[in-house]
Amino acid sequence: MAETRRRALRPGLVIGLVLFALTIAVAIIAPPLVADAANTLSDDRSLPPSGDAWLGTNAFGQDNVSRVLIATRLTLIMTVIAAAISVVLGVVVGVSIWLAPPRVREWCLRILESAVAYPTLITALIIAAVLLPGASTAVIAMGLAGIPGFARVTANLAQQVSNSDYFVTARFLGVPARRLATRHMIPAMAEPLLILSTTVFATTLVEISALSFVGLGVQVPQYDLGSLLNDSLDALYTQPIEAVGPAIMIVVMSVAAMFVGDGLAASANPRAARSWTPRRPESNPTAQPAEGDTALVRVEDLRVTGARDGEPVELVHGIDLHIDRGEILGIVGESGSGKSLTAMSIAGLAADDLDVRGRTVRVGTMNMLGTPAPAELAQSISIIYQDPGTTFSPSLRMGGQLTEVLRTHMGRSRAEARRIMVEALASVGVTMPAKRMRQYPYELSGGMRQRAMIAGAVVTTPDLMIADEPTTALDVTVQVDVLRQFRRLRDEHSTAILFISHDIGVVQELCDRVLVMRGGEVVEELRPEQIRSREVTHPYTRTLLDAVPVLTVAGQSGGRREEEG
Ligand SMILES: Nc1ncnc2c1ncn2[C@@H]1O[C@H](COP(=O)(O)OP(=O)(O)OP(=O)(O)O)[C@@H](O)[C@H]1O
Repeated sequence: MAETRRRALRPGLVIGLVLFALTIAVAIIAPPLVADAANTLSDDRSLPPSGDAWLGTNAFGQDNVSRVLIATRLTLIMTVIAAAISVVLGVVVGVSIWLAPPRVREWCLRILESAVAYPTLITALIIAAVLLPGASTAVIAMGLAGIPGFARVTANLAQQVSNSDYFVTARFLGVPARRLATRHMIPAMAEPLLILSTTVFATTLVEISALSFVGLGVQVPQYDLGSLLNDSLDALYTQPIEAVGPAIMIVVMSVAAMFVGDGLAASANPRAARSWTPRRPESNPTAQPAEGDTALVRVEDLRVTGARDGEPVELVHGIDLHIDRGEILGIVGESGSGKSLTAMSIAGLAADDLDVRGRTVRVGTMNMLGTPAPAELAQSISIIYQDPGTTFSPSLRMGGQLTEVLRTHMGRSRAEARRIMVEALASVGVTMPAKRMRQYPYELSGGMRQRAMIAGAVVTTPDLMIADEPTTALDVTVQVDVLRQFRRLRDEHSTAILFISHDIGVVQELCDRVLVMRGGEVVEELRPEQIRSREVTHPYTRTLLDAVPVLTVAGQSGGRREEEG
């Protein structure tokens, strides 16, 4: 069952909404109440601020505060309509482009890019100059001028959605274009588009005021905040306070919109607005092993805290572990049990929004709670990540990325590094390794990328290799090759390996010791023979073992699958 995401009201969002509500209240209530003071000519000309007229009066004896309050209504209405034109038509154009045939789409995108390159205000000025100046002209000009920018952003978002599996499937199933747009595309983009709309509101407000300021917007007898600013120009040296009111109101309305936008973004991404700050790394980059401690990796009381809905939550609860040189330690456990967090904390690579603490987190003499020297780190620890799709930079060839550590930290020449890497790629079953080195990551299949990542990790002969579900993307025969590579690395170079897996079968074949994790804790430590003979004590480990598929040959029963090994 899907978990409902709690939308906490962030302080910024509350401030923005309150400011907006006040502005709307002013726009509704003020005009009938202060129309006389704002519009009636009187002899009290250019008065300084006083109890009756807080911002003084203008050259016609009209109260400046009252005029600002009245101008707020027209400014707000114009801005809302213009921003709505930009947003609605921008979304329609952006989505239509992605539903159009590829050639039409390419042309439209190029046209949009040219239009975006032209500043909105200049476009609006041209439109306003062609049409007769006035409030509706300003709205049309700003609304139309804002379309390309919003359409471009929408087209970018639509591109991401159109590449997603659910969209491709819907298209494949023949869902009509309009339904694709309204049911699949727009709802998927609604959140960022809503947030961006508040930015459009703020920029439209400033630019629409600018149009009136230069005389191409609202015309006398109407007035908006921009035209009030224009009026105040004449009295800038004699009555400068006249400019203060409209300026403040424009700032308040823009700030309200930005606060709402920021607040919506923070609510949409709870990690972005946490109410706590993770601890900074310790200053000491080294950690000396205690007397008689020969382990390569020593972890004592490791605790990792993350944020959920802005509140700190402990995710790893005081783990102790060690890995000797040349030892393969397995960690198994259900999804979300904290395996990756533990491994990444040991590598000093936990995400910035996590707080990692511990009595000791040491690899060799490196303090992984501090910031060890990058060269030492790169040579000592290799990591094989779970997802081969995001490990390599899409804009660089494989060769340059794979040989980086060899060249920059291990002093190998370019040619030497390439030769070593080609051999390593071949040894993990990468076909045509020299050619692969010249290719970009997207030209390789997922399995090939995973093998390349494994080759890159093995080739530096690290002290510690962390392999986070390294063989999940590989077929069974390649898994066997890869696991053989791991053993060879351990046997020939005494590399310690931290091997994370869901698959207790693979772990029992490869590892010297296995930790079972659940809910951020180690619940059991086992030797492989204990797993084979099912001498486990914790009920969770038993459930894990029972979950391993059983092969039943006709006429026989029992026998756990053995093909991994
Ligand atoms: N940066 C983060 N902020 C907050 N919570 C996080 C963060 N990273 C991970 N978590 C949470 O910590 C828990 C443990 O995550 P972890 O990635 O270690 O699980 P795992 O055991 O490796 O699972 P899997 O096998 O699915 O990769 C999960 O509930 C996850 O949602």
